[in-house]
Amino acid sequence: MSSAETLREARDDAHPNPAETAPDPAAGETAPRGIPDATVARLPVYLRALAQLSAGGTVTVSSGELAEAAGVGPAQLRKDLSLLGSYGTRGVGYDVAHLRFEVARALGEAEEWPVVIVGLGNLGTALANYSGFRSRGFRVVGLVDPDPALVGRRIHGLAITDLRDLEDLLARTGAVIGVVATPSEAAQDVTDRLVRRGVTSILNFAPVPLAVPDGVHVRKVDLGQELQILAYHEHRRAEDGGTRAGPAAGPGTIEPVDAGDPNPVPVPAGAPARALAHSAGHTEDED
Ligand SMILES: NC(=O)c1ccc[n+]([C@@H]2O[C@H](COP(=O)([O-])OP(=O)(O)OC[C@H]3O[C@@H](n4cnc5c(N)ncnc54)[C@H](O)[C@@H]3O)[C@@H](O)[C@H]2O)c1
Repeated sequence: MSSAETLREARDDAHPNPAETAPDPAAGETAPRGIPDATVARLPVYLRALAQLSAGGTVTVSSGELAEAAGVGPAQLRKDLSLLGSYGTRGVGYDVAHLRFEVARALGEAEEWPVVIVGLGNLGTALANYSGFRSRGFRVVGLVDPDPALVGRRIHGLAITDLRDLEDLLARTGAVIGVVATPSEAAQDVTDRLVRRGVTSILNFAPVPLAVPDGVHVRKVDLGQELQILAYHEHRRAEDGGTRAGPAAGPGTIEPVDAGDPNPVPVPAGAPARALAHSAGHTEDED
């Protein structure tokens, strides 16, 4: 049977009401996750179409375009994808890399979120060596750095890729989460490149704010900020107990946190002046 016939048959088996999004037992056999078999039969076709779009550099796709590429009706496609929990964004469409991962996961081909780490210095290497990601459903599929001394080196069997090949790596792996562990001056450029190729979630360690389009999530990690918070509690404890727990000389002038930082560290009232002054000049060296 040709794939067009398979699709037509699958379409005939599907729910009569395209607006309906909940799995319908009356539609016949259902896969273990509650997706009707007729939909499951179409998923490989969607996956193939998405892989082609991704290889061609398409980042977002409308339901109409994807439906055409897959040879199904747009309403059918929307209904199928809604069963996976993917609804797309009005006026934007579907994120190709993310949807590709969702469809692959529904088919049991991808059980973990693919993550790429950019910047394999002290921090990136430590993250790449961390074995705890996998047990939480993340798989590091790419390590990227421009340093020729690092390119080709392996961490847990995964070779470090040259930054020049970032786009190829993203197309090949379908990574949707990017970890930015580059020097701050490189972070925005790296982020732009990640986002252009379908990465929709960024974990940013570089001490700079990142500009990203709507729909892309950025989480900033700042270990210095965490230490400041601990220092604040130490200070409070010392005040309550009447003894100083740390080296700070007591409350003083509180310096504003880095004026250029649009995600400023909340300054706890009464925090030790020294700790805060340190944070105000937050630089890479201090990390
Ligand atoms: N948020 C935190 O808590 C925290 C903690 C430690 C470090 N940091 C920050 O993380 C970043 C990395 O720190 P580190 O100690 O690993 O630095 P590092 O100098 O050891 O490593 C930086 C790596 O980035 C690579 N690099 C340079 N330009 C690049 C580019 N354009 N694209 C990709 N990679 C590039 C370098 O080759 C190097 O391997 C820095 O921005 C640092 O300030 C943040």
